[in-house]
Amino acid sequence: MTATAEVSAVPDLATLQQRAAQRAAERAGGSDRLRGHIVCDGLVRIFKTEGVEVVALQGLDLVIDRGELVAIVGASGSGKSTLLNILSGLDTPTAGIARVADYDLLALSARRRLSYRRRVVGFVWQQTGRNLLPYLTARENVELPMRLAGRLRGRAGRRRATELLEMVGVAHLADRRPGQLSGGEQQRCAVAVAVANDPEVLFADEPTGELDEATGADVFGALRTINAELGVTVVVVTHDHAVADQVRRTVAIRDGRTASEVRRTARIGEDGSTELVSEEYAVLDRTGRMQLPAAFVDALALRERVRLTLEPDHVQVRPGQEQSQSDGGSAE
Ligand SMILES: Nc1ncnc2c1ncn2[C@@H]1O[C@H](COP(=O)(O)OP(=O)(O)OP(=O)(O)O)[C@@H](O)[C@H]1O
Repeated sequence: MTATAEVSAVPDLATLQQRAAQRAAERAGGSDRLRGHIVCDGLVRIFKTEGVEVVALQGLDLVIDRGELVAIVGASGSGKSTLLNILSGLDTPTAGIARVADYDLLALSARRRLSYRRRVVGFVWQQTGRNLLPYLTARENVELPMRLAGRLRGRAGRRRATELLEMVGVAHLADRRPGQLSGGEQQRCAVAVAVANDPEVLFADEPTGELDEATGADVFGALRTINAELGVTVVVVTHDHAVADQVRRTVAIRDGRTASEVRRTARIGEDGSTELVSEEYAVLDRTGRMQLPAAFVDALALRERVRLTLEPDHVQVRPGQEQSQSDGGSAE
């Protein structure tokens, strides 16, 4: 065999990457499962500090479709911020698949990462001071990202800033600086800033965390309007039940994994009124693992092992034998 033939037998990097992606898709149960505007599959993030490893995400699976508005909830330390930092391009995962709008977040060059952060995603942070520059007016804050991206063209840019401020309900405050706005007004302005460059996805980390209920509802209303009017996919991390209860899909994260989700659909009642019906789902990963919702575990004091029975159309979960004898409980 000649040296040339040996060299040409070695696959190039692009081929290797393609094969790796194919294998990952097969492992994940086919490429259908990996279709979505935001896709996380077996996502792992391990932090190492002073020789100690913390597994913040341990194989998280999540698929969000284009145009969805999804709330992510979970106890403190469950991995929500780690997930958001990865999806927003601030942090790099240790392993797994993380893809947003066809950007592979594990393999971004510095240049593509910058363009991803400038053009594809927008963010609203909990701390109002992190979202807005204090010496610029609301309008100037909205115009700034457009200016930096070279998109602010005279009147058109100014008109877009006004439209966005109108959409989030603070156009009448356009000439005020952040210090002259309430916390809720600042956050609504921050939503307008975050979508100034027409991103595909908007991430909001506890955007109503520092606000009272009514003001928080206004900020959430602004996110909802942006989702509906601009078709931007919106992902909100929140502890706020008022927010989590109002979206069609709430995903709960526990110990760095997607644990369960609630889906809500509108149904017309017999009297013609519209009611929101919630259904809770556990997330089944590709190896068949799932987590029971914490409320179910607590309600029947389930622990250590449970009894499973396969019925024709469902699976029964009952307390383990010793437990059911002592507690007298059962679940279905
Ligand atoms: N930079 C880091 N270095 C080391 N450990 C980290 C780092 N960031 C997060 N962690 C750890 O990873 C785990 C998940 O943290 P994360 O901040 O994602 O949780 P969270 O659900 O957002 O919590 P909270 O609601 O309190 O913000 C925690 O155990 C945390 O201590």
